[in-house]
Amino acid sequence: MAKPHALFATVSLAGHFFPAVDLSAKLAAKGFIVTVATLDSGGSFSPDLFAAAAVASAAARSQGLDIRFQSLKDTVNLPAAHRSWNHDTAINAMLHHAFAPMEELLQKLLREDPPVTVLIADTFNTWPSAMAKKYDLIHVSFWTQPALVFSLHYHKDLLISNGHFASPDRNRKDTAVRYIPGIPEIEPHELASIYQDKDASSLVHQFTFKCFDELRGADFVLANTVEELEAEAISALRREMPFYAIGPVFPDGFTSGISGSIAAIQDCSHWLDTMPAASVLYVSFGSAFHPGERDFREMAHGVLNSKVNFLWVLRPDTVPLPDGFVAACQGRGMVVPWCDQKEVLLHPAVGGFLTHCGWNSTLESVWFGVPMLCFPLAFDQPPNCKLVSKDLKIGVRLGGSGEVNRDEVHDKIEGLMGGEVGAAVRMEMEKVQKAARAAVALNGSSSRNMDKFIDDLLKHLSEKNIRSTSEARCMF
Ligand SMILES: O=c1ccn([C@@H]2O[C@H](COP(=O)(O)OP(=O)(O)O[C@H]3O[C@H](CO)[C@@H](O)[C@H](O)[C@H]3O)[C@@H](O)[C@H]2O)c(=O)[nH]1
Repeated sequence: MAKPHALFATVSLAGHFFPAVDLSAKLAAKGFIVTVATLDSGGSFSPDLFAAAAVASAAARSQGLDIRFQSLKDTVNLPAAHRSWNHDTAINAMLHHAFAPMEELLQKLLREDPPVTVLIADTFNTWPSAMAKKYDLIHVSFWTQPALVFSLHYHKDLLISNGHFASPDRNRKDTAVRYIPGIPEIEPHELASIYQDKDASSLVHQFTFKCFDELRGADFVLANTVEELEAEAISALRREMPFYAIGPVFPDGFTSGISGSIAAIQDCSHWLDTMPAASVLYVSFGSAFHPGERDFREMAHGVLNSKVNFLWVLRPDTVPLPDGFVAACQGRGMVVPWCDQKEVLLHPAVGGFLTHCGWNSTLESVWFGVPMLCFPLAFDQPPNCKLVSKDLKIGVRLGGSGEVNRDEVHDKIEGLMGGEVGAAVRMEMEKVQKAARAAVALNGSSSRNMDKFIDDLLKHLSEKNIRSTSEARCMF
């Protein structure tokens, strides 16, 4: 059989693009040709992902891996500084304008030798099942968040029928959700943010529901999560569909290459080298969201009032830090527009991570054993925070009781970086870190799931091949 060729349709956000590239590297190492493509829908600060990806592609080729990158035309053309303020524009592009350019690329790839036979698509795409059916491709859906969040979306009808979402009066906020298979209990304020809205008809609702309609047509689901971190949720999903937990997908180090090639990057290693061990709080809210102005100000004052050193990623598209902040942090703080996050988390000077709980940041924190101070902003971040702070106990939630204030920020930073709370969190973090590293080692759960997925996919491909050859024979 010729090398299998997969078209991997991702999303132009660092939090989706990076894991897609890492997974592509793993598939290429198993003998696949992978063409990674995305529509630049303009929702993220890092618009130069593809320029950076070209660097990774060259590195891949030098290692004998066949990964090709295709940037599809930018339908929104937003300047970088406005991107994370325009989520609706980005979602609208993905909802209504993605099929045609992706189909055009697919038609081209179908004429190549070997042609594309597998369509891997980030679950947050609204067209893959229809496209796979039209061109007789195997459809693999790639999920970049925890199984917990997948289950919430998959069982949205249960949230509706139990009055926790889209209720005619108001959503139930008084009782915990206890009926989602594999999820013992989750409070209403810990649901994905779209299920906390009263209005279920916004663009983001339409988009998410359409994505999950498409998901139901997938042949396989690959998830960037770890069985040992969410065993019950994953086994409940496995009863419903071929669901493979294969995370974290990054250990090969491909995304470090990409993140390190982004134009706005700033090297922090020299500064970190001058700091004592575990003394630095790393502050970053990912690539697509930022806290509101008031919360940002309170966090900045809380950080300044604490005694810790800090490294703060202030993307150019976010609200500014308070006046005088940069001057006040001389000697103990550094503010950068973007950094190579994995390199930072790996550095022994870093002892805590103030994060929005984006799933990649969470997995990276686990991988490098850095305790988290959680300030979830939107989408999957509230349930991710629940998983981190309540279930796994590897982080502490900030602002859980409503608005965040500087005293809470100060107290929780000091507790996490130096106090008893921090000691308890570090103990749990060590166990979770070990489990995540073991999962991707030889014979670990994620390695076995990846091998099983490849076997199942190749079997599927060869059965399809035999079927189409015999159908072709019958026609003559
Ligand atoms: O200065 C920086 C800041 C971030 N990163 C990297 O960028 C990625 C950010 O990903 P993530 O932490 O998941 O945050 P978002 O970019 O916000 O990701 C989006 O996608 C994720 C996966 O679906 C979701 O969990 C988030 O809620 C959603 O906002 C990570 O790999 C970071 O290492 C850098 O390399 N340098």
